Amino acid sequence: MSSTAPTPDSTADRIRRRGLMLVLSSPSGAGKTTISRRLLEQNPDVAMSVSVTTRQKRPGEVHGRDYFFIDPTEFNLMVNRGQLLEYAKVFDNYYGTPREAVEQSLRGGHDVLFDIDWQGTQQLRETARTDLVSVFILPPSAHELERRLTTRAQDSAEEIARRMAKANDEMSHWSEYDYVIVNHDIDDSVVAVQGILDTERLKRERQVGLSEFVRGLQAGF
Ligand SMILES: Nc1nc2c(ncn2[C@@H]2O[C@H](COP(=O)(O)OP(=O)(O)O)[C@@H](O)[C@H]2O)c(=O)[nH]1
Ligand SMILES: Nc1ncnc2c1ncn2[C@@H]1O[C@H](COP(=O)(O)OP(=O)(O)O)[C@@H](O)[C@H]1O
Repeated sequence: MSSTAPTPDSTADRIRRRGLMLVLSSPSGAGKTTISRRLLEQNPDVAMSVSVTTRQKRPGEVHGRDYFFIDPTEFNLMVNRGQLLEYAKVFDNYYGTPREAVEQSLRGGHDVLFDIDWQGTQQLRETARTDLVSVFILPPSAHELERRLTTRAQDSAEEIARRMAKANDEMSHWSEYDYVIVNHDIDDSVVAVQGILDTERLKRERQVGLSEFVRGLQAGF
């Protein structure tokens, strides 16, 4: 095949599609960040929504990749200017989704991945229900959740205890989500989320170029 010939999945061949918003939520330590990173590696066309937060940067975290670390004054300014699509207070810190980057990705037909809590998911559900696909990640057990938080080794013992204490509260929202995955094996969980993404992309109402495609198809008969 010559290098200019369209490949089966070239952009020119694809039916125009509306981007979707894929939300992953879970109690802290259940595996959202790990699953998100793997999904982004496998799907270079998916954009990660990088949140702003007032919490302290952890060792290894990068400003602009993991979060935009800002102070409470800046956060308030963004809220007042309507620059956040949603925001919430979690573990005494504020977290929010910058609006502009998300809207730009969706306009460009890109899917956007979110690692946000149940409060943020509720807000997105109210404002963007048809674009939203929500997945809740559960840990296999309380013991395993604590083990993961401890082996991640990024929070103090006190912070881990606080996250464990909040886990029940976060988990009580599992039934508000479209899909629920118990994260036993990381590879299986990534395959499961990838399956959700692939299937949701095929939803008729998201393939906004379908009518045009079928008209062209029919004209050939
Ligand atoms: N509503 C909302 N929640 C967020 C946002 N960014 C992160 N979170 C949530 O805030 C919680 C704490 O995140 P983080 O401090 O990174 O801790 P981790 O979940 O233990 O890695 C998690 O439940 C995240 O999903 C956001 O922009 N909006
Ligand atoms: N299925 C899994 N089995 C074992 N360890 C896991 C699994 N998924 C994630 N982890 C580990 O658990 C810790 C917490 O995962 P992370 O993705 O940071 O969670 P979250 O973003 O939900 O807080 C990390 O050290 C990660 O490597």
